[in-house]
Amino acid sequence: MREEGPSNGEKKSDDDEVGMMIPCLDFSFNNKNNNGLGSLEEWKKMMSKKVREACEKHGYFVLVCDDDDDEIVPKVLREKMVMGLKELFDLPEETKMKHQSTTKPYSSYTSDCPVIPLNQTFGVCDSHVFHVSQQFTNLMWPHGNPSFCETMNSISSKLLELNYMILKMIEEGYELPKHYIDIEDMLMKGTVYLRLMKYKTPSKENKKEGEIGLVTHTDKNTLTILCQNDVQGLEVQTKTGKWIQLEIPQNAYVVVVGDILKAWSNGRLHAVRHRVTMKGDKERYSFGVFTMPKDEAKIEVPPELVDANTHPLRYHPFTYGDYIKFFVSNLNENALDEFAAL
Ligand SMILES: O=C(O)CCC(=O)C(=O)O
Ligand SMILES: [Fe+2]
Repeated sequence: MREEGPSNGEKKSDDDEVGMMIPCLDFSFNNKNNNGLGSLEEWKKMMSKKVREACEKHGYFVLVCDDDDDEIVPKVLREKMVMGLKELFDLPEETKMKHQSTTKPYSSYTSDCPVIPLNQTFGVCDSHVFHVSQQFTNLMWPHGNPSFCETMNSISSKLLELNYMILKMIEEGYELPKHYIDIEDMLMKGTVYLRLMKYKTPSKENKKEGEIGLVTHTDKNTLTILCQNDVQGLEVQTKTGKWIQLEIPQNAYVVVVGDILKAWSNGRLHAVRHRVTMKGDKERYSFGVFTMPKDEAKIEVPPELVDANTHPLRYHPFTYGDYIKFFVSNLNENALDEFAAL
């Protein structure tokens, strides 16, 4: 990312092509940037439009906030989380392996996966609930780790609030009639996953060119908010098929549109394909809060987002649980279209 664009909140990458612009939105309302922007309501209205535009055009955006913005995530909390991640992944392999769930998907520790050997991941369901974070940290540190427990729980709550706020902004961005829209019931009030990730450094021969850390995918949930240490590696694919490496500032998060928002919006919102490529000799740590609908939630396009000429209906209604079952049994990257396209 280079210079900030004039007024549209986009940053230019090397290429001038629209798709190559990196959308960057400053969410620091409560501090210096509210000058001249009026009330919180007016700010939200203006931002909702920008959020919707970025999610339609790019399928993600880089969210920047002031270092001391308590409304979003204070800098100290973010730093503590990154330090805590190092401590967690430094635990012996047999300790980390204790975090396994046979009932919930994405809720275990995984490592040594042949297609992504550099990656180690913990999935923790509902870490914004204090006793859940405590159960996790007590399992990893039998004598407890109250500091990491507190950090993990607070940052999950903060990022969940932010995730829900952005979902509401997307809804507002479409100016849908209040009586109809059920984004809250349909897309929120579901499951929340915290994913904690470590990427090992690439082998010697791949240090320069890069080695795959996480394979190309779209997120299968509703909306994701990602954060990382100072090691870059996240890449996104533009609609024209080009890959861009994101340079994410330390006070920033990456907001990613998932398949469910794409389906709900009748394909107006773009679920961006992304991957992680590891270069150099520093380990990468990242974490993300993923929101998912309830398994029984019916994902259905609001009639206002269908237009016979410009946006004919693309997806039939489906339940989230059925979609995930389909994806898990097929592991096909085109899962949404194969499962729900008309
Ligand atoms: O590590 C990252 O920055 C990306 C992670 C990601 O895309 C995912 O977990 O779905
Ligand atoms: Fe992802």
